[in-house]
Amino acid sequence: MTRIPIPDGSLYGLDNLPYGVFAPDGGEPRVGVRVADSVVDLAAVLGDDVFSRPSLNAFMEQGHERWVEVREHIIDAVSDDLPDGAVHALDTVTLHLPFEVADYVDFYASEHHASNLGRLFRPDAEPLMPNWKHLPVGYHGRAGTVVPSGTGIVRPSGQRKAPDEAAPTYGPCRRLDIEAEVGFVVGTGSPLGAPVGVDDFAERVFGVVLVNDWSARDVQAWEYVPLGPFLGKSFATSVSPWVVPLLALEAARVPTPLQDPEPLPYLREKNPWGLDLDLVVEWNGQVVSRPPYREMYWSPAQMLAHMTVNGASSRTGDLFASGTVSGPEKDQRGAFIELTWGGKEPVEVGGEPRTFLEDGDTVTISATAPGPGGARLGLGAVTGRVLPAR
Ligand SMILES: O=C(O)/C=C/C(=O)CC(=O)CC(=O)O
Ligand SMILES: [Ca+2]
Ligand SMILES: [Mg+2]
Repeated sequence: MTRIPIPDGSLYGLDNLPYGVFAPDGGEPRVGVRVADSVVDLAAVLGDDVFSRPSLNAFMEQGHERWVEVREHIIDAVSDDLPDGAVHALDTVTLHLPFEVADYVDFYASEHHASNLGRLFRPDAEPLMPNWKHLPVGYHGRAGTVVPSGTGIVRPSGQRKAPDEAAPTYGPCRRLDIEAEVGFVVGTGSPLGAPVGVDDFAERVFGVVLVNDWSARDVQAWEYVPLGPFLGKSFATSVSPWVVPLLALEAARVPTPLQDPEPLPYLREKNPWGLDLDLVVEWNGQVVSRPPYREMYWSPAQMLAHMTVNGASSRTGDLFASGTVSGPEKDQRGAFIELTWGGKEPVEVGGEPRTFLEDGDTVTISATAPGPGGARLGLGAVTGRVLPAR
């Protein structure tokens, strides 16, 4: 039997307990929970087959009451001795995509980011479109290209046309970028025709991941009018391996910024809340930005209510991401197009002036949150390295 040592100040103590899918050396992928630097095999400890599957979906589908119950069981089990075979050192396992992505939606919920991109993409217009403060703007992405952290990102190719070029050309993206985002994973879905109320969010949403919505800015700028992002963003979206349950993030709730004008009734929460997550963006190991999630204008509950207000159904495993997290300060911007102001103001990375991503670059986004009683919780990290175009 083993007792997992949890060092003081661990970001992955009993207050956190994020879920993932891991494969032990030579074994099949199954559901585990992270405790300090170990992974606990939940099927082995709780004896429920729902955890021997290679995704969290079947467990998430069991619903909120069961999530609460399992979390209590895990806390009990991990506070005691566990069978040796149920505990694996984190550095000996392979981490997989934690859930099967049903649908993928990406919002645009940061006022700072939306204003900056408006200025960069539409310099002659108002930075925010007239709809922006009335609804959380979003688009449907490509669920099949959501990949786990660590997957190499092949530089996409496509049509590019700079404003000063007469005609488009085909070739590798010249303005490859990141978007540091927070993703929300739907645990229990809702049927067609039945919108999810804005106050039902915590009942339906299972947890949170970190997202890098890789973006080909040159492809995007040429293709996106009038239907929105398409191939410029669908080539890969990376997610972190650990899904932090919403149940662990109660101490991280903060009121959203004041919304003016007041949104329509279906978007009015009793207590509008966002999350006090501190993101960190590292470019080739160097911190270049610290985006604060608490600055986000639209709350995650408003995103889910809006996403279903037309009667669209939602499903277990739906992923909806916040959109780029940017704060008011320059070193809080969550995309390099903003950080370098369209490539005109390079940042120094490894002693070199840099604008967009080069082949071989690695980007890692990590985050922490307040936990109960002054503790900090880790949300893990999402990382990816750029590979040359094929
Ligand atoms: O304003 C635009 O034309 C473009 C916006 C984006 O690229 C942002 C996006 O995909 C959503 C987000 O991550 O905030
Ligand atoms: Ca995005
Ligand atoms: Mg994408």
